[in-house]
Amino acid sequence: MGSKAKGRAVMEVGADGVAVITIVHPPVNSLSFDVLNSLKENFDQALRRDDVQAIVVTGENGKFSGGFDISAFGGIQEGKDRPKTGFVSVEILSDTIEAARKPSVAAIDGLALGGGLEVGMACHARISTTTAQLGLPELQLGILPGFGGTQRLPRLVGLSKSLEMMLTSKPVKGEEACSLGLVDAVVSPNELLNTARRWALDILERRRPWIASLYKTDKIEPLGEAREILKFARAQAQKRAPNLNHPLVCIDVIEEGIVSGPRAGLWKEAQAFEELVRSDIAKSLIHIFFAQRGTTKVPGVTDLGLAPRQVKKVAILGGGLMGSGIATALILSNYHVILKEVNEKFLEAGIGRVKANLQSRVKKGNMTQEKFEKNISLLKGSLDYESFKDVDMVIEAVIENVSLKQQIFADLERYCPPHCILASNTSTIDLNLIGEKTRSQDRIVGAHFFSPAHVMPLLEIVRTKQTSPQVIVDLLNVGKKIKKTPVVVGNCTGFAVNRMFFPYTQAALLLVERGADVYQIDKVITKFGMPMGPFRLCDLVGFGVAIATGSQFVLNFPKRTYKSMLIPLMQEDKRAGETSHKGFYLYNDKRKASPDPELKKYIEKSRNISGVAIDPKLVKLQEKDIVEMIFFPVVNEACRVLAEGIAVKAADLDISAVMGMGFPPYRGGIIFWADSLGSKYIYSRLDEWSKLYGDFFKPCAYLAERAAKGTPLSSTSAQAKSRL
Ligand SMILES: C[C@H](O)CC(=O)SCCNC(=O)CCNC(=O)[C@H](O)C(C)(C)COP(=O)(O)OP(=O)(O)OC[C@H]1O[C@@H](n2cnc3c(N)ncnc32)[C@H](O)[C@@H]1OP(=O)(O)O
Repeated sequence: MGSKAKGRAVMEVGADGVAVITIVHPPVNSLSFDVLNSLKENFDQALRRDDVQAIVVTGENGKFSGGFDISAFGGIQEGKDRPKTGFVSVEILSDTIEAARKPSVAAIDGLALGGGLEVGMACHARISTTTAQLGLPELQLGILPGFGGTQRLPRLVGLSKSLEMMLTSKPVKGEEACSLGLVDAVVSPNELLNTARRWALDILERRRPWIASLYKTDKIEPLGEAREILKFARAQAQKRAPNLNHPLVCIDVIEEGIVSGPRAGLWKEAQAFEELVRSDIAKSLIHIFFAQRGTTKVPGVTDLGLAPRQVKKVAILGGGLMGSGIATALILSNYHVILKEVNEKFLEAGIGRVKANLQSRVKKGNMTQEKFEKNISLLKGSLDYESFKDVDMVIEAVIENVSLKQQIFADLERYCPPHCILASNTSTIDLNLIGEKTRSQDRIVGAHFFSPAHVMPLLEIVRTKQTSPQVIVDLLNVGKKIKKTPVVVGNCTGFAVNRMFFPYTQAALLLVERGADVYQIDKVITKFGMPMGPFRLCDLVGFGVAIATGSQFVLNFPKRTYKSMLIPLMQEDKRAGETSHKGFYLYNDKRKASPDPELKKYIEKSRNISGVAIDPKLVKLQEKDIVEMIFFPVVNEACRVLAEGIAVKAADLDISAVMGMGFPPYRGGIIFWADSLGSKYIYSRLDEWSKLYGDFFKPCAYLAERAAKGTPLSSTSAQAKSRL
């Protein structure tokens, strides 16, 4: 094997006659073609050698395998690496490993995901540790298990459980895997290899069963029953993700194995895998996989060799919705938290919110009462700054008021130790303004959470020109510990997510004032894949927040904001969104939304104030046009965010859109999606609308430049870089 090989498998033969084949491909022992070829070579050798009687397969460094090498999908998609159909699933796993005359046992610690578990299932038995995670998460990447997983998992754990595991992409741990029949025994990590060796010899000597899982039948339901289960799974998959076809393809492949036998199933799986790998959905989801991991690589920050400092104790200012959510996220990850409020009443309410957040986990069975008690004991309330003298980080989460925040930061500078990170959860206000009255600019940073903070996965880390790289590295580490995906962005009004979000609602308001229908817009946007349309979202967020953040944008970007009075008019009439039971929709006590015919009168009034008329073209917009008129302004703003250097790379905006806005991941994020349509096309449409409907749609210079050259929006040419 050449020195440039991407991983390998190594074999060691013991005096007991057991060959241990170890997968070596850090960091997660993924299965590149080099690893797979080497695995086959080692197996062939082990089968030939007289001194080998049985085989154990394992992974280096306590990780069996994280599955097929996802970075190799690019080569397959481009047609560079295209092994012949069935090479891995039939030739290696079935005809070499499973059909061998010598028994093999998988010794699984750490991870056995995707192709990793599929290798394990081709062995004749599996031994795992309790902490090992075993699963087939391929659907998450827009593909299906392609190394026999669709055939072997149902035969090992039964149809219903295997469908659940594949459709949700969720792994199971060792103990559960054992009770399901996926593994044969659970042992401690230091007993793993020896148990597996003995097990392999026991199989050889017929003291343990020699099982080829592909041909097991005892767990598969009779055909009629199986078909009912599959029918139910199809209905559920369609309900959960109506725009996705690959879960249905996966179910068809499973069915083929049950109806026509596992060999037929294997071939159908191999063909379906080849097709799905090349689909736009897979390309988008694979892009999201790497983009998500790329957010923690920040040039000029994470490449300086800085180690994160330990953050043990965090103080939070403000126990409102955001502050209590942030406190919840932190105590869930074992941080000591001080929650500060201005009076007893607010403090009690704040602590009550944190308790309620945890209680809801207990009620759902996701947390034990014992863990609840342990977590809540980490939270202390405070009405003054006395206890701030040994905190490592403060997160300010009070209302969006510049002078209040300025005062708070001046106080923090006095009371907190000099190493303490001073973070603000502001969603719109310039951090330089917030820190104006201090001399601690190097430790001031934005920690912008999304509501509800203990649930939403994104954390926008906002740096000013003065924020030190050490502080960013520290916050990135806290983000990782509290299981958030952090995106590091530059300082400006609205940062990255809210700047992209703003035109989303504005475009919708512009359309409605010119005759488009509120409910049709929401329906089309939901069908596109957003969790809800712009109007339903405004109701959820509340008109107070919508107006407050809106006014920041009007103030800072007056030339390109669409100023509609529709929301303020409704608010004047005591319609404030879901909390007031009336907004763009009417809400019953169960928070179910229904359209409101009364809405017309507000729209007419705001149309008159804006001085615009109904445009017959906009009344009859096609679905595609609605999507484009709502999202192209978002793309336009994302381009500005890139051009200004607020985001370091386009992929960060893709993640921000997916995790902060709910943009469908299977469209790859906002810029990835835009590039799939082409910069020229987007430019021409925005240009056309700007002539008809004003500067709100005017394409920005970055977009115009890309369109003129026909280059993708994501590419960072020398010219674009120099503008950052
Ligand atoms: C034919 C087959 O059926 C098809 C398949 O097998 S498809 C692959 C199925 N496997 C998966 O989907 C697992 C994907 N990986 C994961 O879920 C997670 O990475 C994990 C649970 C393995 C580890 O998580 P965690 O410890 O948080 O580390 P994480 O940062 O995600 O990954 C560590 C590194 O390994 C890389 N990596 C993880 N899994 C990989 C894979 N299967 N292929 C290539 N690289 C992988 C990551 O990109 C990351 O690289 P980086 O350090 O350069 O950014």
